Amino acid sequence: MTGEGGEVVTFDNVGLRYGADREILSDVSFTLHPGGFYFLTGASGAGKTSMLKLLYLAQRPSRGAIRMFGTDVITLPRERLPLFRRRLGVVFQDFRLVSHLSAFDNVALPLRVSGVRESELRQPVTDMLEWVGLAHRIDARPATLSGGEQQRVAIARAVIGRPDMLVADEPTGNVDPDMALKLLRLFEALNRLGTTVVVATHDVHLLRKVPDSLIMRLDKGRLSDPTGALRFPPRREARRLSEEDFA
Ligand SMILES: Nc1ncnc2c1ncn2[C@@H]1O[C@H](COP(=O)(O)OP(=O)(O)OP(=O)(O)O)[C@@H](O)[C@H]1O
Repeated sequence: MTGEGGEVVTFDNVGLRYGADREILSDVSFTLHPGGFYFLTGASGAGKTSMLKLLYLAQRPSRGAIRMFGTDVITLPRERLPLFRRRLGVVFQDFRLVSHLSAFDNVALPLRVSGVRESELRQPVTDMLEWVGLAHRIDARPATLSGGEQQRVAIARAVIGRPDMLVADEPTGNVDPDMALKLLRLFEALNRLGTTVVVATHDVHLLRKVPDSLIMRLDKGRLSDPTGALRFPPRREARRLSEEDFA
């Protein structure tokens, strides 16, 4: 499930530049441990989104090494990447739901893509929507949902495949402070079930809301480590999510 030493992800001297421009990320090294709750913070333009793209394998670095679940993902043949992506859940600030599909069908999407039979997906999708508090909105299209409801559908979709790691890029950026806290509680609940969570945010108030979280700070593409995120493994142990967790 993880690397030989149990790590989820290790970055070693990673650098990223887009085209011939200056480096956006420089000398980035860290290890994410199973069961950790990590915040990635930093000013606008510091490189948070770029770093998350490396984490969810949407971008390759210009230099350095990245290992995920014990495998070097940089030299991995492109056709093997989808297998790794299935172990990751991703949540975006702008939700990215499919507008013509219902909440149910949005959450069912990853299961359908991986070939789960229709008769086997109704229950887990319904349980998941219930878990995020949206059982009553199961047939609603995204346009008829509030921002917070859309984000909860997006979170349900990101975790229906029971990922080992959840990566969220400014997930509370488009919701009010009350809903931001509620979303954070969902991430915490997932984390308690064993999923490694990485949340990028520039909202420093959020950082204080998760007591056991570890904070990584980016400053002009370089990483600093105010809570020892890069040195200390978290206290919680990780395990894979199971269906009962959402029943
Ligand atoms: N595809 C791209 N091509 C060229 N430059 C890019 C690209 N994506 C991002 N950048 C540049 O990389 C730098 C870091 O951007 P990034 O979006 O990673 O930062 P961020 O910390 O997430 O910022 P914000 O909080 O404003 O979203 C910025 O200077 C940005 O203009």
